[in-house]
Amino acid sequence: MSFTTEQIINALRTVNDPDLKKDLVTLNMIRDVRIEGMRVHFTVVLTTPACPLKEVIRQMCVEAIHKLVDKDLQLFINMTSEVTSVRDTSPLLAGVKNIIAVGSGKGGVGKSTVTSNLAVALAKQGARVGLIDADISGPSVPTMFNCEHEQPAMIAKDGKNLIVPIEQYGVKLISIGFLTPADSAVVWRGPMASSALRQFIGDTDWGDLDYLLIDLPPGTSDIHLTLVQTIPVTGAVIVTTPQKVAVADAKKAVSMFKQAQINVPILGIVENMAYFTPEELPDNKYYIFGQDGGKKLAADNGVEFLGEIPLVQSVRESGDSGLPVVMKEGKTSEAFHELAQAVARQVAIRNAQQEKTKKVEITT
Ligand SMILES: Nc1ncnc2c1ncn2[C@@H]1O[C@H](COP(=O)(O)OP(=O)(O)OP(=O)(O)O)[C@@H](O)[C@H]1O
Repeated sequence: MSFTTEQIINALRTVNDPDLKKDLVTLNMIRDVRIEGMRVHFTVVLTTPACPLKEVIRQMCVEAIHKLVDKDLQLFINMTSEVTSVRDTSPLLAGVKNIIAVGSGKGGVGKSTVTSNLAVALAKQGARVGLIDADISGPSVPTMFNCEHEQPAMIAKDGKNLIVPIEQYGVKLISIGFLTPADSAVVWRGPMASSALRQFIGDTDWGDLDYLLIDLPPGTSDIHLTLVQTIPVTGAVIVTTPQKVAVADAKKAVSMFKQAQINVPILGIVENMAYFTPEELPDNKYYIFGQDGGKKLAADNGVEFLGEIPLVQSVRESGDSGLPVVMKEGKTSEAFHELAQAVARQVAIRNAQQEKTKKVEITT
């Protein structure tokens, strides 16, 4: 008995990606189908680097083919991944698939800590990742990545001088901290800070990236406006603690991204310092900032809750020593890895289901 690739593809048309709610063939996730007698080879291209649904999807493919084609076929399924993108074809950041803004309402809620660990976790999961420290007046990325004394090189490309990002822990980084002395008290006027951000976006040699994360200053500022006017942002992640005042400010950040003129999709809310847990008693949880504030904010605004990160001494120590906690083993590291999977998943869902974001046009 002989089989055709058509039969295999038709069977796979009945398998829906559980997140993206469309079938694998329509989503262009099935490639290179090859049949040799009773042996069938094909590749499934998943849309996130460490897809938690990998095994579920593989099993669904096996079941569909065995049920609809022949139960005795031997299947050789190569599971790989390719991050999706709905960017326009603008020459700015042409090789960058997704731009993710990380914001918070209130300062000090751990936005830079979360962004740094998220970037490293995504890179460790196999993605190509960049990080712009857009907190121009309070850059913390150089410290958190232990590269305070690095100075980026310049490179000439297509007649333009570009800044070469510093690479650390698999992440390409740029920060104003690399360009000004660490202890200099530079007071950045709004327009100067905005022009620094434009340089980080337009005059830096980012190359090809799956995710470029932007660590924004807290609140809403010129920088936020500059970002959305310079480049279409794939989506925003909002960091908050469960505390009432932090949640109230995070709500404003959500509203800012959601407002009609800006219209950046919210990928979800992260609750940092969700509870305190002593390192030696990891099962003890103390809700010192209140409980579930971030979860409730997500539910009230109809957006995804991406996960909770505990308040742990080692997170602070790792940040200060420049080795993000996600570089180590343990429960907190796992929490950041789960967060990275959740963010990648929301990017894939957003790309499959929503229109591309438009750059905000300046109106006077
Ligand atoms: N989950 C956590 N557990 C322990 N300490 C944390 C945690 N998250 C952040 N911190 C610590 O809290 C402090 C503030 O964190 P961070 O600088 O990341 O906040 P931020 O919101 O980016 O601040 P800013 O408003 O200045 O931009 C840092 O000392 C950091 O190490």
